Amino acid sequence: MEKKNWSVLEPDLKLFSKEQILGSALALAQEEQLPVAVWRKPNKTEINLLISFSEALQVDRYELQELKNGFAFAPFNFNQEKGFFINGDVLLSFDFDEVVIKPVNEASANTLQVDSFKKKLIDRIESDEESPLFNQSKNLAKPKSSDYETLVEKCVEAIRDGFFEKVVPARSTDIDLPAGFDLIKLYSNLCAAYPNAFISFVSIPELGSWLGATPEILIEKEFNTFRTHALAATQRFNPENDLSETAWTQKEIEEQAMVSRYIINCFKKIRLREYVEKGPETIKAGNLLHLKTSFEVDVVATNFPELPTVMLELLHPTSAVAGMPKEQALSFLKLEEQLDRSFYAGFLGPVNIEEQTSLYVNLRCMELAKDKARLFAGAGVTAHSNPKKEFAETEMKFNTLLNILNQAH
Ligand SMILES: C=C(O[C@@H]1C=C(C(=O)O)C=C[C@H]1O)C(=O)O
Repeated sequence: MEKKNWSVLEPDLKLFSKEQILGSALALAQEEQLPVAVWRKPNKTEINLLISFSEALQVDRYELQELKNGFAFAPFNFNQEKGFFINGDVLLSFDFDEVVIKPVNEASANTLQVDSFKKKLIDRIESDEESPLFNQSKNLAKPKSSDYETLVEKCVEAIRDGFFEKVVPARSTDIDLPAGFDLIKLYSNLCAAYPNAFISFVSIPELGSWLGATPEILIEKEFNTFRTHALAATQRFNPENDLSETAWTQKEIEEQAMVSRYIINCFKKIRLREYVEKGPETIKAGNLLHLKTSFEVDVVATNFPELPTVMLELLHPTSAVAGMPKEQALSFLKLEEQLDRSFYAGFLGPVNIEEQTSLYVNLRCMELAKDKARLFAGAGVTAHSNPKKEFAETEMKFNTLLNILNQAH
């Protein structure tokens, strides 16, 4: 068989804009009820769109070394609920004016399938038909009502009573999508506004559609390097202040230190001593600042190829989204939070794509439904939390998407 050079520019697609191609690929996936994921990694310009020609798989575990090339999408309650895996068939990548369409796995490529998809896509773009880019028939489940500040007060009481050290209560808010809502425009604006976030759109027919701009990596494996971060503590970014001179309160320092401690405890459990720790340092995520410590391990030098799979199981959900100790915080949330987190604070990302796996915590995200969207946000509560401040923090987190959404129509 003649080997195709997939990296050449697609001549048939040169006539169209990136937005037209992205929009038509999503419309096509929607019409044919195919699972699809779009992502742009932090500090990269390339946008990727992965389509599967079969239903998304439902999984209890992500065996990262064994999974094919695809995209993982797991709920917050991954221990009780199934995760999804979109087995990738076709990958479209967009980088500046270059568009490449290729099989996700070049070695076992079904060239006919890719060519037929490309043909359909070109027909779809040329037909210039308007059609929905995500499932519009889905309605949002009725939200449970709860008062966030009262919840935070309960959290503080439970901490003072010694039940746990930290807990991360969350809440949701429903909004009407603006008239003329344009998903592709919103996606591009998010990419432009948040260069160091992971910008994602995932649509799985039986599940729904989610959009997000998360600052938080859960685990990453790039060639031989395994990476994870402890991200926590939040304050508003002030352009007049130098990032390196940001002051943090004792409460914020402790809150982030607990996340780091949690990661180190996971390493201890598996007797891994050879890791490199850097930080904490202040990082900017959109309109917010957080504290971040990063951890790196060489999986070859430590002879630990299954480390990403093992750490994924130990880490999720981290104390940045659940609390510490984890089990106590989780049982409290189950009882008191009155929120179906669904895929919020779950994890998502490409698996084994070009020898890299990058799973992010699904934060600063929303579920899209017919004319509406549900946004989610939480805040880390410790013994020194102030309910009004934690409420304001969740509002600031909603604004990561809302500020851009209000421009994109
Ligand atoms: C829980 C969220 O964010 C997490 C909690 C943070 C905090 O408590 O300060 C900061 C960053 C994230 O790790 C969210 O965005 O909903």
